[in-house]
Formats: sequence, C-alpha cells, structure tokens
Amino acid sequence: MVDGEWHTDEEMLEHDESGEFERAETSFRDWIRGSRKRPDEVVTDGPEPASGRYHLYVSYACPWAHRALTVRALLGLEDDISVSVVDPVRYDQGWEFDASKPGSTEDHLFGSDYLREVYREADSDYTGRVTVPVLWDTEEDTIVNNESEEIIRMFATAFSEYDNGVDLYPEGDRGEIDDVIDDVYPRINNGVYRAGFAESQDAYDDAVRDLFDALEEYDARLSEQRFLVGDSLTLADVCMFTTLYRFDEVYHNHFKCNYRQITDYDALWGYLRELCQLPGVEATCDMWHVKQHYYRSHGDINPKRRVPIGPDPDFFAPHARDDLPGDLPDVLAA
Ligand SMILES: N[C@@H](CCC(=O)N[C@@H](CS)C(=O)NCC(=O)O)C(=O)O
Repeated sequence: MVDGEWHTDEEMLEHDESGEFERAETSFRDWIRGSRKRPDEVVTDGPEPASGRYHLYVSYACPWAHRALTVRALLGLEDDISVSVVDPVRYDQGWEFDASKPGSTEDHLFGSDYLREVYREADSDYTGRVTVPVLWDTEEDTIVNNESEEIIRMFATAFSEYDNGVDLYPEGDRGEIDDVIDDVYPRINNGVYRAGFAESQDAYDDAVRDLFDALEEYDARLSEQRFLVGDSLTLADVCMFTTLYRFDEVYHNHFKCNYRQITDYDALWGYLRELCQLPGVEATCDMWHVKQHYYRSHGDINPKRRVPIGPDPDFFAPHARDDLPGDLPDVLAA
C-alpha cells in the first residue's frame, strides 16, 4: 500500500543483488504499558493492558501470526483478546475476509472486505506491506503493533492481571531466550523463506545449508532437554514451534527444504508433537489454512496451485518428552 492506496504487488518479495530474500520491516511498533522489552526494560507509557480492549488479526496459515495465537492460548487469554481470521489464500488484493471459508471469520471490528481497510483505519496515508498479525487497540482506534516478536512479548509480560500465571519469559533465562530467538529467526524461521524465495542458486544453497545445520544443532540440544532454554517452556519454544509445524507439509516441498523432514529428527519431532498437544494449542493449528495459503497464494512457485495430499504427519501421536529434564507449569501439564 502506498499513501493509503492499494498497489497490487507482483509478488511480496524483495531481494538483494545476490538474489537473497529480504523481509520488509513492519511499521506499527507501539508497546502496551507494563510490557518487558529487551534488554529487560519495562515499558512505562503506552496503552494500558486490559481485558477486551485488544483485537488480534491473524491468518491461521502464517507462522508469525501463529506465534501470537500460541502465546494467547498458552496464557489462557482467549477471552481477553478477541480474534479475526482472514481467508487463507492471499490473492492480488492482499489478505481478505471471507467468513464462508472454514475457520475464517468476518472482520469483527469493522466488517471490512480486506485487511488493508483496517490499516487505512489506523493511518489513512499508510505506506507499507499489509501483513498479519496485527494487534488493534479498540480504545485508541489504531494498530498498536504488527510485529509478531513484539506482540508475543507484550502478551507474555503485560497481561499478568488476566493470564493463567504461566511465565514464558522467566527472569534469569531472558538473555538466553532472546539469544535463541535471534539465532532461530534467520536460520530457521526466515531460513525456510530464504530458501523458498531465493532468486539465485547460491542464495538457495546458503539458506538450506544454514537451515539444516541449525535443525541438526537444535535436534541435538532437544535430545538432552525438554525445552530450548532452561527447564521450562518459553517464548523461544513458541518461535521455533510455528515453523516446525509447517515444515513437512509445506516448506519441505513448496520451499524445497527437502534434505530432511522434521519427522526424520527424533528430538525435534517429539518436541513438535508435545507442543501441538499442549492445552489450547490444537485450536491454533489449522493445516488446511496453512496448505491452502502457501500452495495457492504463490503462483510463481506453484503455478498450477495444486495443494498436495501429504505427507500428513500425526501430530497427536504420543511423544514421551516428559522423561527429559524440564517441566510444564501445572496448568499446562493436565
Ligand atoms: N515481521 C512480521 C512478518 C509478518 C508477515 O510477513 N506476514 C505475512 C504472512 S506469513 C504477510 O502478511 N505477508 C503479506 C505481505 O507481505 O504483503 C512479523 O513477524 O509479524
């Protein structure tokens, strides 16, 4: 969108001169009061945390939006933060609402046809990408933030009055959590996109090498410990989770990340199953949306837009991860 006007983008991709995919910066970056930013700074201004005040726009397909849904579920904030879900397929008009699609909803706040209208409500001259997730403030009538890594920090740290007490950013582990998030992002979370959207063989080769080196390292780490950092579930696990969930069904095939599947890694695969099975998390996982989105939205990568049948891993098979060092809080251990 440029100055509030929609411009159909040939593709949502930007590349540097070597053909490497570059993800655009997001633009709304306010913080809810009481949130804990890095490095360990508590936000003392900004809108107040409150139940019912904030609304989240998501796609079930999107790994970044899925982070926000996962944290909301793990903290039991479903009744405090409402959600609108876009149509999984992103056509040339950008994200749109179509409540006739299974799992999709209308825009509960404005009844818009397109997500870009919500961005325009916040800023009539908006210039930038129209992305999910979006965190909307119904009191100030604007977008608070559309960067998933910041939205999950706000949910995890500003809503203690309303949440179930689960601490996903425990004191003492914060530095390491941030380090793991920063390591996983370029190599794994964005690594699959760097592979899939590479415009040169070299860019693809670099991306998949980084990706599978990282998966191997984290598989080794997770064969010794139940969670990525310390002895509890943290934001670092959430950031890893949403990429692993999409890997075998989408990234392996569609983004050509096909050296291995997650089901080939004992520890990563058990870890992924455990995370899928945590209370509330199943409701955030919708593989139909995921597959519809990637295979049908990216015509340059998949020109016939066929959605493949498999491989259909069983995310609900037993995992036996509870034998490893690390514990779940009681509310999630049920
Ligand atoms: N840095 C953002 C990235 C969000 C993002 O790229 N979302 C994708 C969906 S997976 C999107 O909405 N893309 C539309 C576009 O770029 O035009 C975040 O983590 O929140």
